[in-house]
Amino acid sequence: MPFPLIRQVRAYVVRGGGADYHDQGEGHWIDDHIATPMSRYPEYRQSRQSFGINVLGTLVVEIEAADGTVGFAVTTGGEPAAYIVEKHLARFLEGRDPTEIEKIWDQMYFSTQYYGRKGLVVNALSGVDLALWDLLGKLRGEPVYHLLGGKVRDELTFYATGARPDLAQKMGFIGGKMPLHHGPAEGEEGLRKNLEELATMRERTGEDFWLMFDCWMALDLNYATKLTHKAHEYGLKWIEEALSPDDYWGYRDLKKNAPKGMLVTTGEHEATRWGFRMLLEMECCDIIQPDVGWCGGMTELVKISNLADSRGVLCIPHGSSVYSYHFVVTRHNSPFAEFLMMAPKADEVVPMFHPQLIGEPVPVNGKLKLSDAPGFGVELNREVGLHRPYAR
Ligand SMILES: C[C@H](O)[C@H](O)[C@@H](O)[C@@H](O)C(=O)O
Ligand SMILES: [Mg+2]
Repeated sequence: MPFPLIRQVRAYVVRGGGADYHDQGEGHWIDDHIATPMSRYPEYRQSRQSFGINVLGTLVVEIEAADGTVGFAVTTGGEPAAYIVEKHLARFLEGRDPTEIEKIWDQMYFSTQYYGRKGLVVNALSGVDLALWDLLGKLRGEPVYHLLGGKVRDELTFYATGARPDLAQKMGFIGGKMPLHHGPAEGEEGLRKNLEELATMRERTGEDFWLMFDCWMALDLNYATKLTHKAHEYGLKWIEEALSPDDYWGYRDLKKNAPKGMLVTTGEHEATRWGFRMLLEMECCDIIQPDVGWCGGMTELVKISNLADSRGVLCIPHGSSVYSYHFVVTRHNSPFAEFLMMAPKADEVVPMFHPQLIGEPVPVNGKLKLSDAPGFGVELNREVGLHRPYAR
């Protein structure tokens, strides 16, 4: 039986948490002196919001079929992404068959290639692609993980990202990824403070709990190499996104020079099969971490993950709530998932994209069994103040 054609694509913007999870209030761990490439400017060192990490806001994409069924997704992108969706991408979906996911992706990507390829444009494209997968799941009455080939394990296992790995351990997570607080501009004193924080958490969590540093692109090769060797003493499991996403050569050398047994990871700000091919063929990392809301959507994440699988590299998507969970549960080379602790003190489990997703599942004791609800299994909270700036 043919599926109803796509009637309309709508793009909304929302402020305050949600998919733009850096858009938080005062006193949140996620905006407390975290090292970034901007940390070399003292005025931008304390707060990432001071240099605009939350400037975009959340993009909500809705795709409505002729029979009234609506698929939706959320990602980071805000008003400029809404413009791209309504003014450029919508033309490749409206009036089309929702099963033409590959052709629609190809037309969205190559029609924007002259100004896109990565970043905001591919965030917008990813949001449309995820909404299309949600619509298709709802039309078929199946969860997205069925459309991806089905579960390879009964439940998901999570590590937690946040300022309190010691509390994450008590909540049942398999590991804790800590934000790095001091970059090269703070010299040896900053390096010492970084290591002191790691030593404290190692002391509190014992020998076997995974501890990782997330460096959010803040370091240079020399500092990152030194940090890996000094952190090795405390059993650091991986060093994440130490360098600029464009410094493939630096990652190649960091991976070569890091202590044996320590993993080098990156990819959350990389996009498309071509970007990840570069990371893989230059042997930049041991784990790739694409964000499904930023790398090209589910259609592209499948291609990216297969490249990694062919080289024995794990694909552990950057935390993106249900959008990554439905993927991870279907892939052997994604044996665990990331959960971002969005409670301001990282002391309790709260939904990642709150308040935008109704029914958003969260790990219990570090584990999660996905329901078989259609699509991504969540509904849009229409009370969050949806604004459609480019309504047609
Ligand atoms: C904790 C990190 O600084 C980022 O805020 C986080 O979003 C990302 O890098 C992650 O891997 O979760
Ligand atoms: Mg990261």
